[in-house]
Amino acid sequence: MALAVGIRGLTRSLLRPWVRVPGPARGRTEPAAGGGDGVRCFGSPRVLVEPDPAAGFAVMKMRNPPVNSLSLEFLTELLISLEKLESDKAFHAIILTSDCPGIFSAGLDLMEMCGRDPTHYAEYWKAVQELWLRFYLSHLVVISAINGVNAAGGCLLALSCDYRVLADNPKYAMGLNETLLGIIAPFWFKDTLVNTVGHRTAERALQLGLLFPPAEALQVGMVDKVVPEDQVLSAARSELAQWLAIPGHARQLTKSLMRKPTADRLLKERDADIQNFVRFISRDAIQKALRVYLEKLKQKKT
Ligand SMILES: CCCCC/C=C\C/C=C\C=C\CC(=O)SCCNC(=O)CCNC(=O)[C@H](O)C(C)(C)COP(=O)(O)OP(=O)(O)OC[C@H]1O[C@@H](n2cnc3c(N)ncnc32)[C@H](O)[C@@H]1OP(=O)(O)O
Repeated sequence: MALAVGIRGLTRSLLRPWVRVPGPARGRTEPAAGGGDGVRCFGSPRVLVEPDPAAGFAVMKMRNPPVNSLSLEFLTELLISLEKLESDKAFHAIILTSDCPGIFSAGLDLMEMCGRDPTHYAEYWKAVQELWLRFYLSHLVVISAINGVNAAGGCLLALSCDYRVLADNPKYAMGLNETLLGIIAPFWFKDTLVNTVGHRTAERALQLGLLFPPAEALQVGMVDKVVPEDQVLSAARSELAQWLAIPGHARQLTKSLMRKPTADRLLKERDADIQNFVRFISRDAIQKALRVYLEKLKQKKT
C-alpha cells in the first residue's frame, strides 16, 4: 500500500499559492487582529489570517462551512498558514478561532473516512498526524478562542494549543466523542487529553464519548477560561500578553520539554499508526457505523 504522500507534496498538488483574502474581504485592507492599521489579511480559501505583526501575533480563522470539518484540503491549508506564520520572525503567537457561527469544528471530515480507498485513508491520516504534530510542537504560543461546538478532531486541535478560552454558551460542548460514532480515539488523541485533564477524567470522557459544556469543561481543565461569547477573542488577546512577556527561548524549550515525549510516541510509530488506521477504518463494520452516524446527522434536520 502506498502510504506516504508528504504534506508538502500534498500542498503543492492541492493548493494555489497564497491568495489575498477571498470572499467578502477580498482586496480590502482590514484592521489587523490587534487593531493595527494597514496590515493586510491573507490566507487561503478556508483559512483567514489577520496578522498584527506590531503586536507579534495573528488571528487564524477557520472558515470551512458549514461546520469546519477537517477535510484534507482544509488540513493542508491550516498547515500552510501555520508554517507561514512560524517562518516569519515577526510572529510569536497565534489565536486560533472559527469564522463559522456557532461551530468551532465538527472534527475530522467523515466524508474523508467513508467509502474511500486505502490510499486515500493513508494520505488523509498522514495529514491529520501532521496537523497535530505541527500544532502540538509549534514554537509559537497558540491560544484557541473556542467560539462554538467542538467535537473530536476539532477538540484535539484545541487541546494542542497552549491555552483555551471557551465561549460561555451551553450549546458549545467540547470533547473527544469518538466512541459515540463507534470508533476509537487513537493513542495520541488520548495522550493529548490525558496530558490536559489527567488520567481518570480522560478515561471516563473517552469511554463515554463525553462532550463537556463550558462549565464542566472548565471544571475538568479541558479549557482554561470561560467568558461571555462576545469576549472570547479579547480574552485570548489579554491572556497572550502574559505568554509573550516570557523570554521566547525559555518558554519554547520548556514547551518542548513538556510535549516532546508525547509527540515522539507518534513519531516513532507513524507508519504503523497509519496502517492501523487504514485497517480499522476499512472494516465493513466501521464503515457501516460511520454511514449510520452520517445518516443520523442528516435525519435530524427532517
Ligand atoms: C485500533 C486502531 C485504532 C486506530 C484509530 C482509529 C480510528 C480513529 C478514527 C477516526 C477519528 C475521528 C475523529 C473525528 O473527528 S470523527 C468526527 C466527529 N464529529 C462529530 O461527531 C460531530 C458531528 N457533527 C455534529 O454533531 C453537528 O454537525 C454539529 C453539532 C457540529 C453542527 O450541527 P448543525 O446542526 O449546525 O449542523 P448539521 O446539520 O449537523 O451539519 C451540517 C452539515 O455538515 C455535515 N457534517 C457535520 N459534521 C461533519 C463531519 N464531522 N464530517 C463531515 N460532514 C459533517 C452534516 O452531515 C451536514 O451535512 P448536509 O446534511 O448539509 O449534507
